Amino acid sequence: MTRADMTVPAGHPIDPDGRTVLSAPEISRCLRRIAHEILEHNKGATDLVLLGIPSRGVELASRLAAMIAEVEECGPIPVGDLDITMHRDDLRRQPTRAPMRTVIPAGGIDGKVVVLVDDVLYSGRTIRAALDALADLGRPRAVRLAVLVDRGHRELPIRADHVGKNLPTSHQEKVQVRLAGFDGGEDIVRIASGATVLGDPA
Ligand SMILES: O=P(O)(O)OC[C@H]1O[C@H](OP(=O)(O)OP(=O)(O)O)[C@H](O)[C@@H]1O
Ligand SMILES: O=c1cc[nH]c(=O)[nH]1
Repeated sequence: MTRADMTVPAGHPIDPDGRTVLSAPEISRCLRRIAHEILEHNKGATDLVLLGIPSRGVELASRLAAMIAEVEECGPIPVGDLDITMHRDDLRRQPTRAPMRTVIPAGGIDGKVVVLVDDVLYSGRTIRAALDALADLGRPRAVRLAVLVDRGHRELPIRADHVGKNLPTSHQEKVQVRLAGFDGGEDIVRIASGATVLGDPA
């Protein structure tokens, strides 16, 4: 039987090139597992603050916060955005990027358990910048990291506490995360470096 012959359930687009890493339903399942892991590790939702790293980490943090509140049957989990632009170590090498917004929940981050949320973990330099940005804002009791995809190739001693999918990749590839409400479609694909997959994945 070829891939094209297979019956594909609704929500699982046929992927003749085998590039799809996670479909939309699989992304949801990964996030739900991460929400449970965060709760288990933190022994509940007390003192949790989720901070998404723009761009797509913001959407993921907000989804995780909603899932944690639903699972724990508690009030809203504080969630915010952490812009890292001015803390990047490649500011002089990269084309200029406009800073995005940083939004810290009303209760602040002092003494809290901050979970940084991003879509892809690669060199680790974004997370290093995030830790730098965080230090300007307060002193959390602990900082943890949740990512949807860990594609390896770390250049710094940084690891994620919660990972949706560990994906061994080559440097020549790029992992592209698309989130509904942000990109139109929703999936994660691996593509040749420099290429961009446009449009709805379905
Ligand atoms: O571990 P690293 O090597 O730092 O790579 C991971 C970062 O790269 C991507 O962000 P990008 O800078 O492409 O911006 P985007 O989130 O706006 O796509 C991704 O969203 C991560 O934040
Ligand atoms: O493959 C990669 C590397 C960094 N950031 C991404 O979003 N994808």
